[in-house]
Amino acid sequence: MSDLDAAGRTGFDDAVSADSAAETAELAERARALDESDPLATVRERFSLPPGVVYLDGNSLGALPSAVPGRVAEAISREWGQGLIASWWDAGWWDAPQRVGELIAPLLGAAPGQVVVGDSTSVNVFRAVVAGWRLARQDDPGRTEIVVDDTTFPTDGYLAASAGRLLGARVRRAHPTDVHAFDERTAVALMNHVDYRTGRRWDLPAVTARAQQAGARIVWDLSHSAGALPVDLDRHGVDLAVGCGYKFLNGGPGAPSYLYVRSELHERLDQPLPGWSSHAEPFAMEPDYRPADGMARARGGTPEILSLLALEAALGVWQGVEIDQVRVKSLALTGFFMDCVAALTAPGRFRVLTPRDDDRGSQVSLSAPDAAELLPRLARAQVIGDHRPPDVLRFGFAPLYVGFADTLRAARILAETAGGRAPAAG
Ligand SMILES: Cc1ncc(COP(=O)(O)O)c(C=O)c1O
Ligand SMILES: Nc1c(O)cccc1C(=O)C[C@H](N)C(=O)O
Repeated sequence: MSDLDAAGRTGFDDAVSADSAAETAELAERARALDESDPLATVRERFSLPPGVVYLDGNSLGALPSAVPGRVAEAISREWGQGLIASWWDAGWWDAPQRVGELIAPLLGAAPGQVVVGDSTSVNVFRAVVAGWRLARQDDPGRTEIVVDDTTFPTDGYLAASAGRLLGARVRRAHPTDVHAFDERTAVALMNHVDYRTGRRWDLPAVTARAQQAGARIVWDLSHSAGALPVDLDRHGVDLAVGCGYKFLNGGPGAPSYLYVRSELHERLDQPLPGWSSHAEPFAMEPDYRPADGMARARGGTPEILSLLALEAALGVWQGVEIDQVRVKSLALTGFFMDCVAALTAPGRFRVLTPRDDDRGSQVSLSAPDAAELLPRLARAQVIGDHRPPDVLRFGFAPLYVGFADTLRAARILAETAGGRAPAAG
């Protein structure tokens, strides 16, 4: 497997025509100019990435922010080791779910007091769907359906189905663009902002408005959008939202997820997993449940402190970074990658599943029958993407640590791995 040599050439360069060499030089010049004018270029220094690797899987597991290891080590040795149980108060552990929520809120376009962090995304999907169902049925007990995005990441579909069985609700699948998706039967709708497979971004304001006009509550899964593009939950009047802490938020493997509930709904919020830490007076140990005020009522059991503190430290990389700048760079990176793939690979070698216009998140998905075989070959050449069955190669572009030269390099290695401009064998 060849890689770039010291002069930045691949073996593939020798095999291509003079035309393609000129095209490659032009792409290299574009990459250089884009990197030079990138206002986020220095943010990469806040991450620890292995040298030589082009990491295009931050939409699955974000890279390691350099501040995290020291913070976790300190939490273990000083706060846990020395402070012992007093650290729940002295080190601020007890309040971590809300405190970390306040750090995520600006990335979601949420005013303070509406985000709590804890449990996995799957658990919070269940919590949000059942809470949304109960809110809708407080207003109209005749509503009988949960509607789920038919392109959803599987876990959302599984959990909605299970919630449906528990609640006696019918679960119906609908496409995010279906203008007839919601009606007087719909209690709650669960939608993904960005499709995990294709990278398509759905129209959050329009779908939210359609669901609410039908009298339903809406839950958004923001796993593939938050941290990569503006979400503006408050502005669009979203009811509830959830998302992963370990993708574009870089919280680390298994990082806890976040749950957003619009503040006007807090008083009526009746969540289905009301653990003791969501009680009005957790340490009174009362036999009967009384919900806490505000977002504390969306908490569950004992918070996962080490993971929460890792996520909190990871969120430090956003210091001085505006989500609008991130969006501009994300569109430029993904657009540039699509241009590079079009210029460097044989026509028809890959089908681009991700929209060319701005209806996309921060990934590019390519389909090819041999996607599964290409992936490990790319990894051996230090380009890390992922494969989703049956035939999708996904490349995630995390604007905080991916640059344009990286992007060109990944496309050149992809082209070489896939046989360059020559038609695919077999
Ligand atoms: C859109 C979406 N929702 C939910 C999840 C699952 O979250 P978790 O496995 O952390 O519960 C993922 C990824 O695994 C995802 O891509
Ligand atoms: N959560 C993951 C894991 O524990 C291992 C590998 C991948 C993941 C993922 O997050 C998958 C991801 N949600 C996806 O978009 O496919």
